[in-house]
Amino acid sequence: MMGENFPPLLELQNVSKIFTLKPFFGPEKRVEALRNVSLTLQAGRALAIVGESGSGKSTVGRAVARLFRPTSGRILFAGRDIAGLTTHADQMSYLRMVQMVFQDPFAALNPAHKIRHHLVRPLILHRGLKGDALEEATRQTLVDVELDPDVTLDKYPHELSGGQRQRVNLARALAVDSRLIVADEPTSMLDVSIRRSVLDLMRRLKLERGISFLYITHDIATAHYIAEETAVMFAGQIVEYGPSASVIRNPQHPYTQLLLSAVPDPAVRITGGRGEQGQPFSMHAETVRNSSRRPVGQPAEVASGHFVYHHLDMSPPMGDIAQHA
Ligand SMILES: Nc1ncnc2c1ncn2[C@@H]1O[C@H](COP(=O)(O)OP(=O)(O)OP(=O)(O)O)[C@@H](O)[C@H]1O
Repeated sequence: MMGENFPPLLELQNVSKIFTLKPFFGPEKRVEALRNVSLTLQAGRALAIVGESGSGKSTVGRAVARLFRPTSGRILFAGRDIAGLTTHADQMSYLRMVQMVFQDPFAALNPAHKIRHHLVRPLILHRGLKGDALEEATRQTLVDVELDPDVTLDKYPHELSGGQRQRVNLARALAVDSRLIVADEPTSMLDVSIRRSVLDLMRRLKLERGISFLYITHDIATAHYIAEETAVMFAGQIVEYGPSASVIRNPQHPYTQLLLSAVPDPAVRITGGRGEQGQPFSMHAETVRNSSRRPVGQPAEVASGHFVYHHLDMSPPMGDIAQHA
């Protein structure tokens, strides 16, 4: 999609994921979490995946992290289909190169262990360090995420702030020399005052260390801090994709316009409290959300690299629609 000459670091080709739920009572339910999602991320860049709760954005991240296999489609990392990583060595190597940073910075850290333990383990396991070299690398990893090793190394996770804990999670990804960090709502549990500094750190890691980020967020207004490109998802589908600035300043899909209309910053506010036909906002929102559930066709390029997906006219039956709500 981006027309660059070197192979992308990450490519999703028509990836679909159907979860089958087997309730104790009643019939089996199918949830189409992803529907033909195609995305491209070049090395050293960041792609934001933006959408409301249930849109499928975390499912993209978890599929990339190999937490499950897609139902159909392919995920390529540096040109190689990750479904083909069958040897232990290949899987370990992928786990090292692709790290996840989750919303809850506490959950990913073992409360029984000091910060030193969380960093030393990956450095031994993935880089084979020991002795002075191990100590030096451990300290440097904390410095790289703007934490003071003298103060931080011998603390337990609960002795750090949420922002500091998220920095430790990023440090663990650095410790193993990750090439891609899948950051799923990495700042949404942090105080508003420190969200920006964590995003700034991620941006710096991208620019200075060449680490790529898949930045998953419900907050379209933060996408452009870190991500050159933004993909907007709704009901398991990409509805708009392109350079973040273009998507934010010139949103083409009604759902993207709806997301932006909820952003409090007047600089990125696109519409007011009423829809195009002058309906009250909530009614307009429901109309947009309902029509956005329909399957999409081929994307149309509306500006350089900026694509909007138009919906096909054949709406799925209402029963299917409800599954994406
Ligand atoms: N393991 C699972 N089993 C069954 N359904 C799932 C599973 N994981 C996700 N889903 C469903 O897939 C859809 C997409 O979920 P996903 O978590 O990707 O959305 P999201 O946009 O990341 O939302 P949130 O921000 O709330 O996590 C939802 O309908 C969700 O209920």
